Amino acid sequence: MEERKNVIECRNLTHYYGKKLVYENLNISVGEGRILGLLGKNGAGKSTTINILNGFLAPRSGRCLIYGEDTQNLSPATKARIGYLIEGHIQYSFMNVHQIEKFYSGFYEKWDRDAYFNLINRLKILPRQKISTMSCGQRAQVALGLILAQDPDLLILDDFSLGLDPGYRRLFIDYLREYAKSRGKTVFLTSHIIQDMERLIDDILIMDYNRVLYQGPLANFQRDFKGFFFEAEGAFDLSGAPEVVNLERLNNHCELYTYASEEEIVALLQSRGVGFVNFRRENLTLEDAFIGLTGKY
Ligand SMILES: Nc1ncnc2c1ncn2[C@@H]1O[C@H](COP(=O)(O)OP(=O)(O)OP(=O)(O)O)[C@@H](O)[C@H]1O
Repeated sequence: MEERKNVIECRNLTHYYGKKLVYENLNISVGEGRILGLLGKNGAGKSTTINILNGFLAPRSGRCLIYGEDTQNLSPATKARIGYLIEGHIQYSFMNVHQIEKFYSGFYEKWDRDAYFNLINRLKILPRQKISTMSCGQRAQVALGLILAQDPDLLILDDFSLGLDPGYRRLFIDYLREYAKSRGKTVFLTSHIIQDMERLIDDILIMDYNRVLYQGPLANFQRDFKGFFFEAEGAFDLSGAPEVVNLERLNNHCELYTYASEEEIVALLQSRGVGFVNFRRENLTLEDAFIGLTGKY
């Protein structure tokens, strides 16, 4: 069987800021044509990873390869295959959408102006309106349009949904997925808006402080990670039980998060003498599962 090529391959990445550990021995791979979402709480290390990927930051140890080249030393040909969206930032915002398209097109060999204008034409803006006078969401769409027109093979999008309203986010996500899938693009992105990820990504990487909590196909995570809710009176102790990923308790209401089966959890509760009622498996949205896995705070 032919093995799918990895576009991004990070091996044993370790990073500290001074003495503060961000993570140790992090491994990430992103297969060609896949859309991977990196999710984590504030401060988990997402921007650090993006900065290592785009070569701004050298990891303390380990290596990060894109198309087989070290991100600290990418050749111009490989750089040209990568489009970065860093917080929707646009320079030259005194230009309007036509002027900026013309300006950028001069720098790129494979410029695809249709990809830009297909997106831009959906914005409710005046024909000659300057980018500086547009709303935050509109500016983010212009930044994205300029990246899509570059026709990169790999897109790296940092916190792309920052400040976008639900309508713009939906437009962006559906447009991006269709663009990436129809052209076989690889995408690495971060976002805090977890419910958006459900319709966009193929693979999920969930980071917590200093460690990876999950890495794999989104469908597998949604199939395997479960929440069992029940009511219980009095104190009980499930410490040391490997089945329990997280237990949240508020008065009698208990939420137990696990990769184990219902039978295994019922057997565990019984073996620990927990008197429980109203036991049920809860249907988890991706956001519920994320919070169940990472904890509420
Ligand atoms: N230049 C720096 N110097 C010192 N510590 C830093 C620096 N940059 C980031 N950190 C710390 O490293 C950790 C990871 O930060 P990072 O910005 O990568 O997190 P993040 O997951 O992107 O967070 P957020 O979701 O809030 O954007 C945080 O604890 C942060 O305080």
